[in-house]
Amino acid sequence: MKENKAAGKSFSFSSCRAVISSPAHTVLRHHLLLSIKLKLSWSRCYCQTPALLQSINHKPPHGHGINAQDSQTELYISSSSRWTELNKRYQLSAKHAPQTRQKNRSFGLKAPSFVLLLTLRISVSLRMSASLWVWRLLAVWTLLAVSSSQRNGLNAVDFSQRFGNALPSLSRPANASQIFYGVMFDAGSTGTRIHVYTFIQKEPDGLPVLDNEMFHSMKPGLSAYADIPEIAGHTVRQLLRVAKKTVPPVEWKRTPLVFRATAGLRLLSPAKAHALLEEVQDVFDESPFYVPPDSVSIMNGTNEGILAWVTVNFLTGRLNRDTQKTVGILDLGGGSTQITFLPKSKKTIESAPADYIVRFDMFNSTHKLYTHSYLGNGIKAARLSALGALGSDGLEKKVFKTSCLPKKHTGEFSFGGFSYHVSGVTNGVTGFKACYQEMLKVVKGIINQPHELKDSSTFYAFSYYFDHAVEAGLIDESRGGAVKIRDFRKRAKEVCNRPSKRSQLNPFLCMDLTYIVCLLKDGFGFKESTVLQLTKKVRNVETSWALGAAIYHFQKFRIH
Ligand SMILES: Nc1nc2c(ncn2[C@@H]2O[C@H](COP(=O)(O)OP(=O)(O)O)[C@@H](O)[C@H]2O)c(=O)[nH]1
Repeated sequence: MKENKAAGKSFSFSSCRAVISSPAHTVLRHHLLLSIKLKLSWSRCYCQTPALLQSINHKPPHGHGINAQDSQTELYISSSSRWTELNKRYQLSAKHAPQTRQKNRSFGLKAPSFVLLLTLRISVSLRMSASLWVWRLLAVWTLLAVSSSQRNGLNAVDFSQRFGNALPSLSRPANASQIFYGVMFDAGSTGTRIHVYTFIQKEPDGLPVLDNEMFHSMKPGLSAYADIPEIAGHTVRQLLRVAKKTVPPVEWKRTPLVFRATAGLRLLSPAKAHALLEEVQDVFDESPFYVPPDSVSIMNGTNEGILAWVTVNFLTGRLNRDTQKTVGILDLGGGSTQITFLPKSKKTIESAPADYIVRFDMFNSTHKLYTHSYLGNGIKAARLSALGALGSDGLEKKVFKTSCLPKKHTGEFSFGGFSYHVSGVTNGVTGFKACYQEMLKVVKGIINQPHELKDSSTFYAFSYYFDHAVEAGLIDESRGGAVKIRDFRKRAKEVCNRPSKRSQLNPFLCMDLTYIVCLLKDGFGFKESTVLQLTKKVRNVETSWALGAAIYHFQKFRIH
């Protein structure tokens, strides 16, 4: 009891949100068995894990070089070896690890847990019968959890509510389920990322529950190594360390590694792209994981758009049989941009180019999705296009001028392994209007306008839409938020016409914000009043096509 008391002093409820997310019996088991039968000191270490994991999920700052020591990975490794240490110390079986990693979620049930702990303390101090208290606590917990989850609305992650019987609930103990892992590499034009997913499958035919995601990224993208492909292998090998630390060794042989490249490699010559893919394949082949056929490839733009749509609708609990309630997605990468949504009007389907309407089979029914990926319309490729530098290898001394940069600005801009000299127009017109005309050339006649976007519709926007909204001060990085296209326009105008400290930090901010407005309004044809949900993570999981690709891999939904 002495030890419990000492531990209790430093016990923090806020750092224990993870435990709170557990279902009643798991909480009871942890609090009773761990806090009393084991040691509260173990429970303290356990409660620190979510905070560690949260910091690991935080993306590294820009500009990581290939030789830069990857601090995020190091942090992860240290938290993971802490696991190993804890496992050894308390002889916890391997099944505890995934259970505990699941705890990096915040389910928002703070009050019930507080009462639970308080009651537990009282019970322990009054030396009451444990089994009697288990039943009493269960009743208290159930009442409070119900009211709390109602208060918290979507914060409570129980996908089964939304998937009906097709999806097992997290509220059963993890050890009664089949836990499996999937490793997805996203080789984008501006960076390479690894996503290590932990899933729980309880019913053979149901969709799995996503239990946890480990994420890490490295910059620049692999296309920067087009002439030194060995470095691509080195990058992937580095990132694989995250998978080795996350997936228990006993699971390696059946955990698939999948690598998908997007615009960066699509824009390279086939020979250069092939050399990079071969390096990656070699690293995969020498790894201890399962390497399925076709595990390393360039993904087509259609799948990129649809799988991002799957991710967002899965994470927001909308991927159920009533697909009419799904939301559309807008993804803005460095090299390409994607739009995907479920059309509600026949006119949209009839007036769209034939290859923009794609059939998607899920739950034994076929849905028609509008989707397209515009290669060369990512934000960095659009800069090059507007500057007239697309296709130039950047080695020349040529200076590319634009009215979107401050008049006296001279500098360099790098993309895809090339550097370009850029400057403002010293004697010409600068500012929002002039810049808008330049950016218009990048979208006019290129972007198709789906008929129904003129009416209001819900779209989630991420990647550079999110990053630039943060940079422009339109949203908070940790919370994201809803922004009208009009707000983007107003801020673009301010940044372009009244250069401030913000534009000194990023001289391209005027150009990028103007491009976003231009793409949304004159490109896709959205009204200025359209509200976009800007998001980077949903329930602590990255919003990108990668989760959709993992689900697709396991479920074999059909895209045709
Ligand atoms: N947070 C987060 N951002 C991502 C992820 N994947 C891509 N991005 C963002 O997407 C943008 C560039 O995407 P990228 O894949 O390089 O471009 P693409 O090759 O043209 O699709 C950057 O803003 C990235 O930070 C992800 O998994 N998580």
